[in-house]
Amino acid sequence: MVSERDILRGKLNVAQIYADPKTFVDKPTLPSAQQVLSNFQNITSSGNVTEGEVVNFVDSNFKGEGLELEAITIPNFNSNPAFLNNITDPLIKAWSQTVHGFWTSLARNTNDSTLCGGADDCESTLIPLNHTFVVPGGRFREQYYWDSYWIIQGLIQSELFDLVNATLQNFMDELENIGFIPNGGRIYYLNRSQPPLFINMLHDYVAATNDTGILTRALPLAEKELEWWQTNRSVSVTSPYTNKTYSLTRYGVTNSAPRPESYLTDYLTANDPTLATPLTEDERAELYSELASGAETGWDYSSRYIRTPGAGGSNNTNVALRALNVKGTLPVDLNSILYKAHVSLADLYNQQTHSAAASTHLQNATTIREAILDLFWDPTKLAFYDFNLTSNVRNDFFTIVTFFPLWNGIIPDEVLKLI
Ligand SMILES: OC[C@H]1O[C@H](O[C@H]2O[C@H](CO)[C@@H](O)[C@H](O)[C@H]2O)[C@H](O)[C@@H](O)[C@@H]1O
Repeated sequence: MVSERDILRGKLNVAQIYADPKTFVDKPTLPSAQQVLSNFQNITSSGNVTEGEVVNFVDSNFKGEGLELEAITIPNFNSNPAFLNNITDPLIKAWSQTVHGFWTSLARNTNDSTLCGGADDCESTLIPLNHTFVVPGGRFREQYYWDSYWIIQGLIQSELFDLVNATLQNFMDELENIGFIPNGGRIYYLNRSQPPLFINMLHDYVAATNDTGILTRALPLAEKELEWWQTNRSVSVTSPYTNKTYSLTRYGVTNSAPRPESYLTDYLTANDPTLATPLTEDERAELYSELASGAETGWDYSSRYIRTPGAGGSNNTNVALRALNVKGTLPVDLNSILYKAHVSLADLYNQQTHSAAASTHLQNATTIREAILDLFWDPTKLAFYDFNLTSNVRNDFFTIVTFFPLWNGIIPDEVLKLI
């Protein structure tokens, strides 16, 4: 059902007041949402609205984007962590020092005093977080799931262990309160997650700090994370190569509308007036689901998920996007990440002398490893490829994902022989 809010968002996006559709959805309302809707009706009821009236309406009914988050000073920031002393090349050292300094402009706290609250209050898309976090920056004002993995690799090198802990605490709060880790810290991301790297972040943090105290809270939540992926994203597949049946994981989001933060781009992909064949309503809904699933992969968007890569050329990428097949693809990277998650979790359980739980996870890892080698590994081309559930064969699109199993410790015999 299309709500009044959807109509308002749609009309304001079509008016293109902001170049980036994310700007508008990141603005909290000034009065209550109900009041905003009624103010909108007042200016649109005559049927004729000028651009100036729309701009005035937005200015007087919405606050600035991003104001609920505040930049913070990182306590005891060490501008010369040990890793810098190991770099001998002066150019690389200067570059690394500069990159290390970026943390000071990317750390954020939720500004509690600006949050919307009770009845008749303003409304916001922000998911408030209790602990400090690091943002990707620019239009990405909030905490993101898989970006945090790469961020944590850097924070560990920079010896900013409290920030790593705080990031993990935020994810644990989300697992506890929401049931999974959403794509990012906005309510419009609540229909999807991102590459499930929480357990690997946790493992890296414990390895770097030996703070095993975190595990009392983290281990049950790590189980919850894996259960979410198993319940919501796993599929059963029988290998055309060995006839064995496995449970593997793919990205797949239930969604039938444009992504609010990319409203106009998604709408135009589905309704492109320059394309000869209009989509039916069901096809549009399915495309919106594929677009959101593509965002869940973290690779929004890559030819590896497109049935006819390159179709439409670079002049009109809508043709290729309409051929997205994310839900029909078993991704090498996702399943390699989950393999490593089981191995890492087993290691953490072993450190806590929970050997039964450790061996369950090692068993799960062994099963995923077998499936990865069966379905994704091409022994003649010596490379890993995604598996296409629609055509029931391995894809032949070579990308960097070929390295994911290797990075995560799955080395095929043919490669071992070459070493
Ligand atoms: O750096 C944050 C993320 O940025 C890209 O994706 C995000 O933007 C999309 C459009 O606004 C949104 O729909 C998606 O859900 C967001 O995650 C990037 O592709 C991601 O890899 C990255 O995590």
